[in-house]
Amino acid sequence: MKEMPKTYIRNLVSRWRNYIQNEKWQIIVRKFWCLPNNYNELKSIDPWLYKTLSESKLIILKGDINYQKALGDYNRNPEIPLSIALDSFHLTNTVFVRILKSDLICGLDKTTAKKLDTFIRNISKGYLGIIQFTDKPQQPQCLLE
Ligand SMILES: O=P(O)(O)OC[C@@]1(O)O[C@H](CO)[C@@H](O)[C@@H]1O
Repeated sequence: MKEMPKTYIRNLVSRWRNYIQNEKWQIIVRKFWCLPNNYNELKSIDPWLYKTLSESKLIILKGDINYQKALGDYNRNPEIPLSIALDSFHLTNTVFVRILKSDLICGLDKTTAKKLDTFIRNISKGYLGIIQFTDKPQQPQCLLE
């Protein structure tokens, strides 16, 4: 982002502000975000939030801790697709914006996953950032119709 021309950033920020003002984007303040529970417990702890997120077109989650909670804090094989690692928290299209502070990560291709040892050495320094997207899971098809 440092390399990007400032006007580009300014335009981007103003577009995002408009999304919030026009309620295209909504920031949801909820007690659940600060609880120690993983996101697979969301449905039972805060059914309203679960329903609201499920009905959204896109969820944008920021921060390393949210990534950890969404993956159930399991350090899985980094090549496992994010959609599978998310398990019961894959409610809709989801974007994670994160500076890595923990070594858990999924959804990497083979080549990137092989470089993981080098990455991990840099994690605690906060040098690595990642934006990951996973699209809405397919509805199960009814085969009996
Ligand atoms: O990227 P940031 O905003 O500096 O930190 C994000 C964050 O989720 O990462 C840490 C957990 O790994 C938390 O202490 C913190 O809230």
